[in-house]
Amino acid sequence: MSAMIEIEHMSKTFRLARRRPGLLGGLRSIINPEMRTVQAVQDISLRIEKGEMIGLVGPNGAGKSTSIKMMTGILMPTAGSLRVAGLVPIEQRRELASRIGVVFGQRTQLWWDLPLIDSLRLLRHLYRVPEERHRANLEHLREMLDLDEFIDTPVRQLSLGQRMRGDIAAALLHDPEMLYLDEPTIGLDVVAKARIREFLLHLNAERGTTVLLTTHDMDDVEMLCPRMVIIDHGRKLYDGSVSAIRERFGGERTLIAVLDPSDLDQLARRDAGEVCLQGLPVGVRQIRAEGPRVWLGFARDALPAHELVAWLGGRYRLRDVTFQEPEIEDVIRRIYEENLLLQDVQVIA
Ligand SMILES: Nc1ncnc2c1ncn2[C@@H]1O[C@H](COP(=O)(O)OP(=O)(O)OP(=O)(O)O)[C@@H](O)[C@H]1O
Repeated sequence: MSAMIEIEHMSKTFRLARRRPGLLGGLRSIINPEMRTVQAVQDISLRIEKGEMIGLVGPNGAGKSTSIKMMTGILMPTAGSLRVAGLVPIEQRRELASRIGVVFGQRTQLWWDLPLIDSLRLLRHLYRVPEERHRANLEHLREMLDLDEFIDTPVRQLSLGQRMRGDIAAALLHDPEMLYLDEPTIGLDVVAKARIREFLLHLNAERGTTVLLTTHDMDDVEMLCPRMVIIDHGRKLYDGSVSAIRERFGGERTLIAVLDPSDLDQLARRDAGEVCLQGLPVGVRQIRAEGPRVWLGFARDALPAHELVAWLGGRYRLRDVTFQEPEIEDVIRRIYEENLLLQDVQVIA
């Protein structure tokens, strides 16, 4: 495999003037500024192969946008080195621009007052795309992103989801090998999110475009990204698969058993009248019960799921059994809260 992005020990520090309170303080801050530094990105190393689809996840202020800005040549790293498509972003910004596409969910590169189609045509000149290639790409993107129903509408009148589809088309008109998406599904409804995700999967599978997206929506990551990088306070906390992180930090799984109603009379009851399963295997606890439905929590390494089902089946007549994995949001929150560090987790890169 060959690398699309190679980052080694990349850091970014911002120096800011600390503002003193009050009018006099404000004046003193101008004459004699007291500086403070913000370490936005700290010693991040990362290699992304061509054709990968990778999610960059982290709480507000973690350093995601700063990292993307360095990868696109907008910001210069304070330390470390990086190459994107073999280029040094800050030094070869113009050349890089023809090889990458960038979409910021909160901003648009489309002209606000023009119909979408005009922006998409103007961008041909900005990116210097040959006419024939532009025509073919535009036709393909119109179809894939279903742009025709609103392509003649001024951008300011588009819904957020329509605007995002327009922005994604705009970022892809010049056939970039690499697409960065900063919060591509922010503020979108379920249908609009699904549409964007479907398109990105198609783009990655059909054209082999490398995709790096930042998101707060873990569904984006679960549905799109085999690999996820978590950063917090500018540092890389985790680099691996979503399933591995669930295995490692997922805590309890839940089994929901539906008992045969005729068995209920013979079971012990809790104060609230809930049925109470007694003598549960070690590592299994009853979370709650509602009529014949009982929720059991069990540690992943306490016993295999099939053994718990067999244990229940040997004592009760089971009508149904389902499992619930812990929500990935909860798992990630735990990692932030407990500040679990990279050396504690399984790393694949
Ligand atoms: N131009 C700047 N000048 C000074 N500080 C900055 C600048 N840009 C970012 N920062 C600081 O760097 C840190 C990382 O910010 P960044 O925008 O990269 O986070 P983020 O992970 O993208 O957050 P969010 O999810 O809220 O967008 C924050 O503390 C932020 O205040």
